[in-house]
Amino acid sequence: MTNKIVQPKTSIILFGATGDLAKRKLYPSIYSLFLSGKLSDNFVVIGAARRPWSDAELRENVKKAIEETHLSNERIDEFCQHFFYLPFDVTNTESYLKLKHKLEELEAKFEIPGNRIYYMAMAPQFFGTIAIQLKKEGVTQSEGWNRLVIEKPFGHDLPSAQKLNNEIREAFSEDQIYRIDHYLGKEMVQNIEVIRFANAIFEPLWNNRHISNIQITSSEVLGVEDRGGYYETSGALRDMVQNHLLQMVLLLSMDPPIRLATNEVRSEKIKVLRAIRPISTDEASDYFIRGQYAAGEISGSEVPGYRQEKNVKEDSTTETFVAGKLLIDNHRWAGVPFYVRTGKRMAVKSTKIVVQFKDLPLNVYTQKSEDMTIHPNLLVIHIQPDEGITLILNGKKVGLLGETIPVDLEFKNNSIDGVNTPEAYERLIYDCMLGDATNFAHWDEVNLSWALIDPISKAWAESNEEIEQYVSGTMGPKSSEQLLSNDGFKWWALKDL
Ligand SMILES: NC(=O)C1=CN([C@@H]2O[C@H](COP(=O)(O)OP(=O)(O)OC[C@H]3O[C@@H](n4cnc5c(N)ncnc54)[C@H](OP(=O)(O)O)[C@@H]3O)[C@@H](O)[C@H]2O)C=CC1
Ligand SMILES: O=C1O[C@H](COP(=O)(O)O)[C@@H](O)[C@H](O)[C@H]1O
Repeated sequence: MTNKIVQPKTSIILFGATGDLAKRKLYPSIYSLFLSGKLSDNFVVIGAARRPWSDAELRENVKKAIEETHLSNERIDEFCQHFFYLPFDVTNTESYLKLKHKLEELEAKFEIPGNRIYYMAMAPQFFGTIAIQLKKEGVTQSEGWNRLVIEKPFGHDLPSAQKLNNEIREAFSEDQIYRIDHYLGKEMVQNIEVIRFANAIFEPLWNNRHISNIQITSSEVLGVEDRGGYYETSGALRDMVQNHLLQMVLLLSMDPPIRLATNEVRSEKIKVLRAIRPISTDEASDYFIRGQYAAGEISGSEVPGYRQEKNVKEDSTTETFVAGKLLIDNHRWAGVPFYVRTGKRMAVKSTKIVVQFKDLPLNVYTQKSEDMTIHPNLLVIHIQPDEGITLILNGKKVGLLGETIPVDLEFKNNSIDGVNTPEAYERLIYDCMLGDATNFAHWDEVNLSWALIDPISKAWAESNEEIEQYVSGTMGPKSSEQLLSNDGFKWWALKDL
């Protein structure tokens, strides 16, 4: 049986077409969709930004972006013929009227029935203005569907997220809004649900009777690069934990949805999010610790500390590393800590989930000899850069002594080394074209996640304590180890898994 690929006829209006995200992620992803046959001839991309580019200049830049990320440039000229540029100032009414006419003209030419994606690849302070103006100037009054894709960050804290949400909801309904969390587009993040809900061996064990703790690590080798200005207002907690890491916690902990429909999955995620134990400002340090990278060595080269980076204050207290413990107060998870950790300038670029199972109540092998240790069973989900699953069991060590040894059952996806993110965007853009919002964050998720995170940010903002430094190229500050050892656990070394 062959599945016919659906090719939605769509206009994509890309606000921020001259920017970094468009260049590094969006153009390569749209090109991949084109090459894989998911775009028909009936699509256009209108790039909007202030720079006075022409269509030819936009196309040159699109080409360049693709050449930097793709191995081939097959049919590139044909692809670029679908790109048009509109000099645009988001605060200027005239710009929206021009956009409306441009859309009508191009949709007639490319036979697109008014289906429009407005992609906000711009600084977040513009999101609300653009949404409101699109409606006010009648751009959203097309015959087809209109969808708004919102990049992160969705607010800076709960009040700012609520304000932004109110603004965009003036112009778009919740089911027209697609809040991007690119981790939800990653192959192995999407695989979490399959591993859990399509395997008879895991679901019966997926609870506090059999699991002792779950560890989620997303470590990066890169520093803040050119994003010091943004990062100073964000830090690792807002940049990674509030969204990507929490989303992974939800996928690992939610109950099985009654069916794989957007609202059913979202409702299970929201239910479990509501069960996460709130952490007050006073108790924040019992659950979350932070650190900041100091100078060090990575791959044999010296790298500067965070405070020496461009656009970073020399006495900055912004955290570049976070480790935390979340407890879920429901029947399934009571007593099982979910540990999360993320940071920049760490030893490896790696995102992994480790599900650690409980020890057997009685083990005849450890009984036999005091020297004998039994390794706990671990299920490792490799999100990136390698993609796959490892189940670590105990087997018999070859020989006469009847000793045990950890053995791995391993499955590896064939992934393209290190080029995970464009694929994530590719999936999410296509989902949006299809009207499937399952892998986007609903407002209730964003709302509850900020409510959880805000008291921790507040505790850190009010703290007079010096932020703990960690040497670049390590796995973070000492307090991160302490967080787990206090509970009798340790972070599993990523390189050994
Ligand atoms: N870059 C990344 O890796 C990631 C980015 N994001 C998010 O994506 C969004 C965009 O980020 P990024 O591409 O890095 O930002 P950039 O600063 O590189 O790009 C900003 C874009 O906005 C345009 N712009 C600025 N002001 C105006 C204006 N008044 N009217 C019209 N256009 C304007 C700029 O073009 P011009 O100067 O020509 O007007 C440019 O195209 C942000 O929300 C960011 O948080 C999210 C994840 C990763
Ligand atoms: O959203 C973000 O994610 C990246 C890490 O993404 P990954 O796909 O490479 O794991 C992070 O570098 C950035 O600071 C953050 O804004």
